[in-house]
Amino acid sequence: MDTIFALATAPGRAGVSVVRVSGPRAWEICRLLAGDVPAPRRASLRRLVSSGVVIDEALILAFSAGESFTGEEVVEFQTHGSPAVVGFLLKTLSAQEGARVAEPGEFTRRALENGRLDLAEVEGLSDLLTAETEAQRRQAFRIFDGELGRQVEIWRSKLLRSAALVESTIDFADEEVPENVSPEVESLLRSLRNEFAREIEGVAVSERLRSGFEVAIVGPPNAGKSTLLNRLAGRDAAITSEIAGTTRDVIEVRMDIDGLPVTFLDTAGLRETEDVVEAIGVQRALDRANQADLRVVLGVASPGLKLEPEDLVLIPKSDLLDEAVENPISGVTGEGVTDLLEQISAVLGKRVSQAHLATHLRHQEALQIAVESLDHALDYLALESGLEELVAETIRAAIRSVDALVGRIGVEDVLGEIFRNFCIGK
Ligand SMILES: Nc1nc2c(ncn2[C@@H]2O[C@H](COP(=O)(O)OP(=O)(O)OP(=O)(O)O)[C@@H](O)[C@H]2O)c(=O)[nH]1
Ligand SMILES: [K+]
Ligand SMILES: [Mg+2]
Repeated sequence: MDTIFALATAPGRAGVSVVRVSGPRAWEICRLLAGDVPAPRRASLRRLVSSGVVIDEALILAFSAGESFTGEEVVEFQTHGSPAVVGFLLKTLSAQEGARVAEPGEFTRRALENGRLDLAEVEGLSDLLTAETEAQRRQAFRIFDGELGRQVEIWRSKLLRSAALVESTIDFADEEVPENVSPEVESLLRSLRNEFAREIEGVAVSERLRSGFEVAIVGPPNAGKSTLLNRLAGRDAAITSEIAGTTRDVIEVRMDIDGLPVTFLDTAGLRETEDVVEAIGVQRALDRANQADLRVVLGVASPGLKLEPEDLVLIPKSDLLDEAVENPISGVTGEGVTDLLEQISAVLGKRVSQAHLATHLRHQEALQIAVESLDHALDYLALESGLEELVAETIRAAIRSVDALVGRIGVEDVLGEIFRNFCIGK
């Protein structure tokens, strides 16, 4: 096993940089550079020396194998955050026998292999490292914190109990008439099946929370869509003009609304048009708006638009109106903008608040297979006698799917996908 090392903090100038070393030679390398290995988990100041030349004065944190992030011997060097210091230290480390630069995510991969993290926790960690908003951080941390793993244990034990109940009738079939366990098994399986189905439903929102919710601004030409987008963005993101049909491409502006990642889409004004290019823009507008998580309609909706009850319909250019209206909006004066943001936050926040544990498509797929297995098991169970073996077997298939959530099996297949987003040093 190689000893791996990498800069764990962002490259470039900084107050402090952390270089992490993990593997069988980590402590030995620390001894060579610093003279000794400080007591584990105690920050200690040392001079790092390379062939008689002082690299830097650094804080050292040592972790013993079994008590580190990776599960291996780990040493972290906290040096002054200069490219020259870090460069010299990395060069010195790469000259050490058995040591090499870590691949992206390799520390975490070792943590997974050594059972320090389960697969879902690794996904949570990946999400945590890329979280930009508060709601994303919260979701990521729950998963990183092992909530899914704990739930899997509960599901697992209920499934095992059902399987054991069914199997008990197989074992005793010849001797005595076993008590009818079907009602208990059926109720256990049915409630689990419904729980899995609810989790599956929640995945779409979790995926959206990770990638960002899309809110499309739509309406007829010249309704003031681009002006509103610019007001929301606080900058001139889109061209505005008094010419109807100004916007053709979909223009995206990413924002943080009360911790929710939201991408506003400014779209072409919706109308019948002879202009070929504008017509393409209108089609794009409809496609993107219909796929968006929420639509903000300025004025009237056009026929091709699929409106949902939660969509927000506003009266544009309210500053030009003589009398007060309901739901006014003006990109010029800013009237209604605060209300609009509050409403968006309320609608999307409500979707997110129904916190689920299954948060990735991978979880959805595993749970989908579990649901199908349980449906089969329930079918066999309903057929009364003789099929106990099949019932037990399908319950075991469900257990395997649930186990896959935390990576008890089939880990290799999904590792590439999960580690794709990791950076070097993690
Ligand atoms: N008084 C007033 N004028 C506005 C408002 N919003 C936009 N305008 C004006 O209306 C015209 C059209 O604005 P845009 O923002 O380009 O409208 P749009 O909906 O993006 O138009 P298209 O991209 O062509 O579909 C411009 O002259 C804007 O200055 C508003 O709230 N009040
Ligand atoms: K316009
Ligand atoms: Mg526009």
